[in-house]
Amino acid sequence: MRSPAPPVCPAPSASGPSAEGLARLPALGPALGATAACVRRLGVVRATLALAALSSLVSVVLTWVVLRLQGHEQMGTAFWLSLGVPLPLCLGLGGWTLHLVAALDQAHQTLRRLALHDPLTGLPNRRAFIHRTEQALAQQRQATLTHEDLPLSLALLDLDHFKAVNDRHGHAVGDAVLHEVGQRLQAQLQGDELLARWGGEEFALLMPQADVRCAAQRLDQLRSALSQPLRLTPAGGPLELRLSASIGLASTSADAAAALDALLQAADAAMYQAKQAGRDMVRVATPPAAPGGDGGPPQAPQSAKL
Ligand SMILES: Nc1nc2c(ncn2[C@@H]2O[C@H](COP(=O)(O)OP(=O)(O)OP(=O)(O)O)[C@@H](O)[C@H]2O)c(=O)[nH]1
Repeated sequence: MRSPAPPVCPAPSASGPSAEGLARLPALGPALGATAACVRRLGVVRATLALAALSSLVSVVLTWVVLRLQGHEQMGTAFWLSLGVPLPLCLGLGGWTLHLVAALDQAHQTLRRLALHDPLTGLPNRRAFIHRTEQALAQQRQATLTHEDLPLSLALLDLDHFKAVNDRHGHAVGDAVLHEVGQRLQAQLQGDELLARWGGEEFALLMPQADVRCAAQRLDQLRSALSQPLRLTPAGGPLELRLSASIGLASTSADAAAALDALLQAADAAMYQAKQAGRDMVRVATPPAAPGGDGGPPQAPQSAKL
């Protein structure tokens, strides 16, 4: 008997809520809001400064012309005052304002980076992941209106026996391993996919536009990348580690769009089942068959090993 043909998964496009998504984040609290508004005014500040400098220049030239017309060969105090006072004042104030706005802009960027990234791995953090996933789900709901099929998958990856790494080699090595794992998984990403550190030794992966079969294929690729020996050179001497992860996958389609909480719960429960079933595997949260034959939002209790 012939086995079914493998699914043909299109390469994920970068058209969805990708890196731009982070740039479109709303202000995180009043402080960020104030600085963001200030940065938005940067264009107005620049234009005002340019106008002020131009008008100062025009006034200097006009004064010079008037004095020449009045037959003053020597430029008097009035001219030098008109040249000497407004122009440096305007440029000084303008430079100071620009400096202030640039400092606020930098503070805003730093706050944003801290608010949205995990300091250990440099990956987006849980907050950034949730925001992007909400965007992707909103896009999916939008697609439903135009009867487009826009699947979406997300997975939770939990490293296996990570406590043993810490216990055997120390917390610093554990930190280095988490950083390396983040880099390794990140290097595997395609298109719109987003990897985040979910917390502890757990990572989250968003695969917009991937149905369950394509997402499972991608996860197998990630799992095999993770299984390659990981070489570190800590102070105690070179180290080679082999790692694996238990992965829970939850998918939703446009006609059965699920809420983010439901998806996360389903992925988490499927990941827990992967742990219980022996680790180093992907478990899929399968949607229960609805009475009408339609799939509903994913639920974890029934899961399938890939
Ligand atoms: N080095 C380091 N360790 C961390 C960090 N966050 C969590 N951990 C450790 O990750 C380990 C997780 O342990 P467990 O929850 O028992 O999980 P596990 O040992 O991976 O076992 P299973 O998940 O059941 O396979 C604990 O030892 C935590 O201290 C971190 O940022 N750095």
